[in-house]
Amino acid sequence: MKKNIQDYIAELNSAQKEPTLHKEGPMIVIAGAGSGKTRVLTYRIAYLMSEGVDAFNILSLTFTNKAAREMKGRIAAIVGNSEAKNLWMGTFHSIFAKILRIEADKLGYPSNFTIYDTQDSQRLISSIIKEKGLDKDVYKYKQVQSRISSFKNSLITVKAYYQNGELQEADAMAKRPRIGEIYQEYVERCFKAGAMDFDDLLLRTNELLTRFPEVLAKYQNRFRYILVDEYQDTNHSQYLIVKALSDKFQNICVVGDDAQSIYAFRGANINNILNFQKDYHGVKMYRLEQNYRSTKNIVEAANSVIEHNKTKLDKDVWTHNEDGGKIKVNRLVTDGEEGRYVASSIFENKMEHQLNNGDFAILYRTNAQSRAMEDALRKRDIPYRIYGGLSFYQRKEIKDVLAYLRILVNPADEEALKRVINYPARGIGQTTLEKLTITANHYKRSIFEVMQNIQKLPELKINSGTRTKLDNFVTMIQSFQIMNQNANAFEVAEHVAKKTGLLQELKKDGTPEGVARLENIEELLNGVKDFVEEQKELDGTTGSLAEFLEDVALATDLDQDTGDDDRVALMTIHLSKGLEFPYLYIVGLEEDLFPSAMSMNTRSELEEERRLFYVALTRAEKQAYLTYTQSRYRWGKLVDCEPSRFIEEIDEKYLEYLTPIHERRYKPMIDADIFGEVDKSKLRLKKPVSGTPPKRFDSEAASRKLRKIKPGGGASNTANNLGTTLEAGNIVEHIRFGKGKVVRLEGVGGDKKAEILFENGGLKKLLLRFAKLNVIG
Ligand SMILES: Nc1ncnc2c1ncn2[C@@H]1O[C@H](COP(=O)(O)OP(=O)(O)OP(=O)(O)O)[C@@H](O)[C@H]1O
Ligand SMILES: [Mg+2]
Repeated sequence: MKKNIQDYIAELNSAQKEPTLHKEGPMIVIAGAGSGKTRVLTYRIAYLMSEGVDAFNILSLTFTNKAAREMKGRIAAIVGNSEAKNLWMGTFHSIFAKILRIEADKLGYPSNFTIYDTQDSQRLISSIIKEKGLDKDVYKYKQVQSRISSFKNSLITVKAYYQNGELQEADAMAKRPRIGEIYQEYVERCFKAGAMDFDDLLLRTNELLTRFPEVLAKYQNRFRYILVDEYQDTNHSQYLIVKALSDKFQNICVVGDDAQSIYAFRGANINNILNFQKDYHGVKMYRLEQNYRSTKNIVEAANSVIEHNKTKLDKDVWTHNEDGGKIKVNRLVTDGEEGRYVASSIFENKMEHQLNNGDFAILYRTNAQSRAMEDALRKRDIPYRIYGGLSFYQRKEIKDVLAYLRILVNPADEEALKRVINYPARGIGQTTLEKLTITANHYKRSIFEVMQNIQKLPELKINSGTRTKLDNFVTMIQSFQIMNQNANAFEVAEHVAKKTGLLQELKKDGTPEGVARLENIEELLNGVKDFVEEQKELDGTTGSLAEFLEDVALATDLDQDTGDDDRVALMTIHLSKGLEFPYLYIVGLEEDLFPSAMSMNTRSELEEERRLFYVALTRAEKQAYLTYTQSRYRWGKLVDCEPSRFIEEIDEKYLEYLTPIHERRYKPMIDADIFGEVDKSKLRLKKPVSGTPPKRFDSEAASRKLRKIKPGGGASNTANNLGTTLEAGNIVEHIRFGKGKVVRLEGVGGDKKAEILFENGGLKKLLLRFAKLNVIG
């Protein structure tokens, strides 16, 4: 028998039922991880609909589009697909891009505006820096881009920037007094190109809602119920949009966890959640305490870590779930070994508990850490999938095809045009492009318009040969546009890939990389085809190319997960928010890596790192593993590592050390002046938990020792004549593995090997010819 809404509500505990059934007026659910916030939000929407609220009147904002799709799927299962289809559900960016398309003309934008991704923005900023003759080592384009982005997220327009002495002074102090100028030029160029960057999608929405009261009224009336998941990570711009839209009916429901606010570095403002009660009138606050996701050990371990944060709301999180295994902590020598350990542990768990690859996730602080994990998983033939990093749509060949599609939809798109005007090579050189750009800027027109009117612009001084090439390009794009009026998105995309010569170019290449790129383009075309089919099923249309491009521009990496293949998930902790995995490995738990060296200057930065660790640990359902290494290559140098303070902050009773934790020395980073009052007990170094702590291995000293040894013999204990002197029982020191005892020797001459048991627990067989060993006893 089909379940109805009452059956679903009956599955909730009483604390969850209340917010789910809340009628009118502002409400907030503040609760710890895994307590059912997202579930409450989902059921609440279904409940509202079952009470007769029209799906058209509900707006729901999520952290990823994938989360939105999943939620919609669940709601559809309860209320039926035809009803659920009309819900507006998605990320802030995707929802407001939709609204901006409808209202674009009010802001002077075409409705087919392009969305610039971060790479497009950075390229444009980089050209502006160059055009202005600024020093690119001072004006680093990535830093300038993130500065401009932070202005936009705080709604500081160019005009506001110029009225703000403090900001200008800060930039002048940072030796970048011309930031304002770059900002202004960047905004003008985006506007001229009919392009909005990610931040514009929020900034322009705010502009729309403040400048046009009738537009505000229209959407206020439409969205009578507004629901926001992960509210703790909204930024100022998002906050204002939600505030404006909910102002009339005040039916605003937000859920979040201040302990999981992890995007301050991108402008998220934890105060949005802390001040919610002040911002609205008569707010009803709900709290959930029971965690359904994780074992007792995990829940309590996570609680014991977050306790160390000062800025937080008090919460009780507990669970009825079983105790589960203790959290396993392991120390490895290098990141290579760390990868091998994780891979073999996954393998063993799979065998022992009959699990799927999809039951496992590996989380890390930085993308670069994925490589060691990948290598080890590949060697073990364990399928995996990396989220984040270079996503499919960021690949060069894909961006090339998309650039052509973008131009045909919006010929003013400057970044797309620059990308492919001479790719594949058609003899349009850099000088020509520069002339076109200067003229376009002068007339405040797009480059494409200049190209269309070249015969009227003799001052351009472009020779007739080049002019023909430019004309051919314009004609080609126009022919695509004509085709686009009748054919569906797939037909157009396929035609473009062929006619532009992109496919030929890659076929000509013939290298394995070329073949892989060709396959990627094929995959992209498959994607367009799927989109066309899906659209047909949804609303009978075939979906326009413009719609497809918007989907792509706003696709986050998680969105490509179709969930139909069974793989271990690898991702940064930031990306793992809201997700859950039965078996979880958090790797690289070392001081300076996690917490990151860049986030330890103030208490608030350190607290954000701790929240990040809390997010990581609370993704685990059944079993969590924490690993750290003794040395790791960072910026090309092998550095000594110390275990992260976060391991130590977990109450010991929830941990099982697979290797004894080695002595740690915190850097003197806890500064009373910065942090205010300091809890001295937190500064105390804890004793190692079990076993004798191995002496910290000083690789510098060891290599100094080794350097003293002349090659080709000399000292009796060198690596070079070890074969003759070394015997079982000797104590040796290795530059990376530390101290160890020779267990036995085997082989003769150049093949002679020593089996050594190192203090850190590893048993290794080393070929003496190559082993950098120092005999010390
Ligand atoms: N009453 C319940 N009965 C059974 N399972 C539940 C119940 N409430 C929530 N769950 C399950 O517990 C898990 C965590 O729920 P959910 O993801 O909604 O928590 P959350 O508070 O949103 O977590 P996070 O803070 O990590 O986003 C999910 O698998 C969910 O289906
Ligand atoms: Mg959630």
